[in-house]
Amino acid sequence: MKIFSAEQIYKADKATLEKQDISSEELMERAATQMFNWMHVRMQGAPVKIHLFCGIGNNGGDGIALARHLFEHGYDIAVYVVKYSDKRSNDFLVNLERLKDRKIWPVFLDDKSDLPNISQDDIIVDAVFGIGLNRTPDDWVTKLISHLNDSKAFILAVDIPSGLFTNCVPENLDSVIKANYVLSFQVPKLVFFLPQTGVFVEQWEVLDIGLDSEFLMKEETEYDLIAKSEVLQFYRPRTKYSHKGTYGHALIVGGSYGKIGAVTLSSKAALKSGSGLVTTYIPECGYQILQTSVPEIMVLTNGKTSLETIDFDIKPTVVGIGMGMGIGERTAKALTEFLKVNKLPLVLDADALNILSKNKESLKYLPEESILTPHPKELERLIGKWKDDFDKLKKVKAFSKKYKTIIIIKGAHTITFYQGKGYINTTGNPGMATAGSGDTLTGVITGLIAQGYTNMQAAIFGVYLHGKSGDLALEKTGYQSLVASDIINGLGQAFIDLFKVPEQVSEQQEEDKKENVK
Ligand SMILES: NC(=O)C1=CN([C@@H]2O[C@H](COP(=O)(O)OP(=O)(O)OC[C@H]3O[C@@H](n4cnc5c(N)ncnc54)[C@H](OP(=O)(O)O)[C@@H]3O)[C@@H](O)[C@H]2O)[C@H](O)CC1
Ligand SMILES: [K+]
Repeated sequence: MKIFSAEQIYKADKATLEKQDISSEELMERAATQMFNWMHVRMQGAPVKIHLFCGIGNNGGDGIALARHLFEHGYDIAVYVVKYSDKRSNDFLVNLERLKDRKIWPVFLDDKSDLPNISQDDIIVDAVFGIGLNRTPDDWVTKLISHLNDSKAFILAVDIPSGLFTNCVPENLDSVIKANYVLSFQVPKLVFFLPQTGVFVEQWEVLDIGLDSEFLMKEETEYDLIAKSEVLQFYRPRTKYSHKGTYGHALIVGGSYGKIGAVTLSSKAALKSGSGLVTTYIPECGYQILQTSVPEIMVLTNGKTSLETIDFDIKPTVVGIGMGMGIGERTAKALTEFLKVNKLPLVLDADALNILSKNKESLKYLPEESILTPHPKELERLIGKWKDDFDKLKKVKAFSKKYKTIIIIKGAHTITFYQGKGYINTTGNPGMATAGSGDTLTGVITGLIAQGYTNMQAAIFGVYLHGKSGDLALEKTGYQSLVASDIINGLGQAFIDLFKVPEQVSEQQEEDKKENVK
């Protein structure tokens, strides 16, 4: 799914109005109807107080139009207009008149108004600001927003939590609504997926308001959201007359005394993600550990307790390197020397990245499209400190462009970055914040490249599979007990899950939905 910027959404609006020959007010009516249906299906007329806080722009207009639908279906509503500006959007005014025609009089709030009473059992609809927010809200609006957050009532945000910008991190986080649920029109917003701003979005869902499909399809975006349908197109089925040679040979390089587990996990993950052969290149101290714990894997050794040279006479398809490798002088030199002569595709993790951070001139030896999988600290060593999430994205983009590398920013929503574009993953969970989880990811990606996926496909698909496997494992382990081995063991189910059809909405449910619109 594409993630549009605010400018692109306004462009999509314009294209839709022209193409479908409808007015902007009709588009607003679609948005309000969709939100009403969403609420009505869940609330079934429940006598819960619904407080609708509406701004004076189109986000506010959406809220006012929703209030009308709720009123007409007998819901107990209170409508507030937050007068943060003297301006009024046209569609807001049209809908305000329609509400007044039905004898509903909103409470107008300004800097002198008392804060309204809200019980924690009530529902708040947040339609104060939408994607048009362009400056920090005034203090009194911030106070109102904090008051709504403190009420403990369930907050349903219209399009985007009020106070969140679409393209930067707010200066004052008290001015942002903490939404329990966001109903976002047509496309999710980038800020839903970044650590500093994503915390304001507990859950989100996209409502289809019928924006022009041709525009949506053609418009190029800076970010894409990656879910099952996006990765399915990469999947390479196995053919009957194939053999293990068809699926490549992954070489996993790393390990040092006390850190053989890291390479063991990567090697096993490469095997379990489908690499035909896997060889692990480790210091001697790891030989028995590897051979005993993963008998399917071949082992080459060098150095006693850490790698001293990286030099092999096998012909692997791809090399995954760095896990548990250490950053000792000899190992660092071995890596640099290896990079100077290497022509194979590379996945670099952990200490390989730490060594490169200290010798940035060696980055020039990386083949194009090498994959770097840093965790936040490793990323900081590579690109320097960042001011906030947007600054981080900017720096990653510049780094990836300069060195022509694919960078995987690991996090709750891992982002794979290449050629100025970010691919945001949707699988995974906090249980995966555990030792060895990253080593496993490197193994999965290396294993996918071995069997013929392009580096970009392997990066995006690998991140997805790794997260999915963690999600499936979670069902058995819970968050605390999920360990990296569970992620490896769940990989098979993650592949199988690709072909599970999502539950279909029954015809009756569809009928009920239509009935509710009437
Ligand atoms: N295609 C769609 O997704 C549709 C979305 N809809 C809804 O429309 C909003 C966006 O509406 P818009 O009117 O553009 O913007 P807002 O409602 O967010 O803001 C209104 C104006 O408020 C001013 N502003 C911005 N920041 C502040 C501030 N801190 N304090 C005071 N005022 C502020 C700004 O105007 P200025 O001229 O004063 O700069 C805003 O324009 C979208 O989110 C959806 O909810 C449509 O209903 C259907 C199509
Ligand atoms: K909002």
